[in-house]
Amino acid sequence: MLLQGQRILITGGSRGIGRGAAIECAKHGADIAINASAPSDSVDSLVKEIETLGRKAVVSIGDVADPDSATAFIEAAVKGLGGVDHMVANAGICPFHSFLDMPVEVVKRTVDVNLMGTYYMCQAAANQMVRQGTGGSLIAISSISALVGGEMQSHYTPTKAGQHSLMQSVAIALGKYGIRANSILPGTIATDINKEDLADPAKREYMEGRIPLGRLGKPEDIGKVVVFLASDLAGYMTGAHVLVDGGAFVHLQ
Ligand SMILES: NC(=O)C1=CN([C@@H]2O[C@H](COP(=O)(O)OP(=O)(O)OC[C@H]3O[C@@H](n4cnc5c(N)ncnc54)[C@H](O)[C@@H]3O)[C@@H](O)[C@H]2O)C=CC1
Ligand SMILES: C[C@H](O)[C@@H]1OC(=O)[C@H](O)[C@@H]1O
Repeated sequence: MLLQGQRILITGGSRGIGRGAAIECAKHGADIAINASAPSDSVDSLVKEIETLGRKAVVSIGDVADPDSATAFIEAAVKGLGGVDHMVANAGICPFHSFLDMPVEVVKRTVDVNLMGTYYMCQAAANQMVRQGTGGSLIAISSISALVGGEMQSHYTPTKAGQHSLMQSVAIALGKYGIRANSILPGTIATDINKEDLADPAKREYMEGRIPLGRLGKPEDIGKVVVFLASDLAGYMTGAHVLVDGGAFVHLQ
């Protein structure tokens, strides 16, 4: 048990990588607060799964692009779990679209959810951790796309680079409070975000062919690294990024 009694908040936690992180953290003894954009069966089933693991689960409904959702999420976690030890800024969108005709509202929404949502949530969590005076950590679910481009991702990749940069700056700002800030850079993980894109057999084959470990990632592959970064095993890591991509980034030829 690496996270016994730790209180971990996860945005967009009901599905995909967020859900995988919630379950892996609960398996390691953490209590979990989930932010979700709307009530759903998947939120309800996740709460049951966490409780079956013997841990507490709290839900806060809100759009991460709205700064008030961050305040509400922290309040719900303090009320339901007694405080905040870690924030996993995971909620994100990637509406694939070509660059030359990118609608301005798609760019703005992607920046608001992915980057601003991370900013608001991490700032609110850090303020709570400073009030508690017991340290903690922030973990942004950035992407391999912080380091490389994508033809249909000109609106998305800058938000992932932005999350990575944000963690570097807040690592400096928060070190004096014992609060660490790191980012995880997943490669291609099979979730709803890319279901449609990877439904094209040629695209899927190309993406899989780039991965030396021979398969797309699973949410738990990322959840396990969230456990590590939140735990004392990573107690001297801050301002760092961890690429979790099955080797895709280094595979030039
Ligand atoms: N799946 C992949 O290959 C990769 C995903 N990522 C990142 O991982 C994060 C999670 O994505 P996945 O689990 O893959 O996708 P997903 O679509 O399964 O999950 C995204 C979650 O974010 C939530 N969400 C979206 N907009 C929201 C909003 N405005 N407010 C609150 N919640 C919101 C969704 O409801 C959902 O629960 C994203 O930030 C994504 O950019 C990074 C690298 C690779
Ligand atoms: C949504 C993409 O399939 C996925 O997200 C990322 O951040 C990477 O670009 C992956 O390919």
